[in-house]
Amino acid sequence: MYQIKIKRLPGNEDLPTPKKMSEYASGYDLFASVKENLFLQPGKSILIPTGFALEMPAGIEAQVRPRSGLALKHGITVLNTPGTIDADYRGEIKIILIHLGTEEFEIKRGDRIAQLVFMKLPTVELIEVEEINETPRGIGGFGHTGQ
Ligand SMILES: O=c1ccn([C@H]2C[C@H](O)[C@@H](COP(=O)(O)OP(=O)(O)OP(=O)(O)O)O2)c(=O)[nH]1
Ligand SMILES: [Mg+2]
Repeated sequence: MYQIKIKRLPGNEDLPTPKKMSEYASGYDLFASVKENLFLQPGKSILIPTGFALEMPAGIEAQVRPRSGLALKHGITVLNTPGTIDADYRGEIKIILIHLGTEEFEIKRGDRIAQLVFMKLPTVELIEVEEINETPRGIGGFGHTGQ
């Protein structure tokens, strides 16, 4: 169990704390902290604030992921999915949404527009070398094994 601190930023007293919608949900839904309703046009992207900041222990990251319902029904997804929230980031969590659908999409204050998933990171050391070992796959990739 990791304890993660979440701070409500000023002006967001009306928003719910990011929340899991079922007991074992992977993600905490994030709410749009827009001041007034926005209309996202097809093909456009937008940066949406969430009204919260995090303090996570070293070795944990948070990922900003799309909600599948918005993707399926409206073509709304997270442009940089999964967005990376670094453990040492203290700014507001923001969401880069992109509209891949066909109809204008309205975003209202408090809409659940993405979800935050916490992940454990391995501790690694990157070592630069001259040679890396051989494998049966070698440099084959990008469809090398066929359809
Ligand atoms: O969807 C996102 C992605 C990032 N961030 C914040 C938290 C993260 O720690 C910081 C930097 O993100 P990232 O490393 O992906 O962006 P960068 O372009 O490399 O910026 P930087 O040079 O600040 O690391 O921006 C968000 O709020 N939402
Ligand atoms: Mg970065």
